Amino acid sequence: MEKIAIFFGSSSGNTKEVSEFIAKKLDADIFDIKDAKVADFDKYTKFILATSSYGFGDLQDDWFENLELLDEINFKEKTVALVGIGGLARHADSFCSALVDFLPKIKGVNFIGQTELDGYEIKKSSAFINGKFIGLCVDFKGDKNWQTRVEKWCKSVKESF
Ligand SMILES: Cc1cc2nc3c(=O)[nH]c(=O)nc-3n(C[C@H](O)[C@H](O)[C@H](O)COP(=O)(O)O)c2cc1C
Repeated sequence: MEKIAIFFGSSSGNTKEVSEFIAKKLDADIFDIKDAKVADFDKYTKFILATSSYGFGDLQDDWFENLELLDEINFKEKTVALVGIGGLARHADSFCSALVDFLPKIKGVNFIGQTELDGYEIKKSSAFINGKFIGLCVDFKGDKNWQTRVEKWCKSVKESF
């Protein structure tokens, strides 16, 4: 099976840790968006884009600075899943909201990996659309069972990739 590429942005290492965990489960290649080039994307047809949220649901800094890179990628007939890392305790009103910033960049892709709330009590999130998160959302610090959540998601997307 063709490999999946995970592109992540992470300020304090949490999204990196989750991305590495996913990479192990899905045997995926992994890239820090800080150093990523268009050529890195060009080798793949299956992608996971992972970011934490800062400010009030803004993209992690390295993603923010490199988001325009995605305009140069031909996502036609490619498959994409999103992963958001956030903090429910302090940010229940913008939980993983940054994920939504990816949507205009990946129009027309085979979009997979949407998830249920699955016990998370959010107040508001731009990443929660039509009763579902648009990707996997992880409360890294507040959810001691995050690995189980991520593992379950990996199993579910494996079929669709
Ligand atoms: C100043 C600040 C703002 C934050 N804003 C949000 C937010 O709007 N939504 C959210 O879900 N998490 C928010 N968080 C939590 C981070 O996304 C969370 O700590 C995450 O695990 C950081 O991951 P990283 O180390 O990969 O960057 C914020 C954290 C800080 C320090």
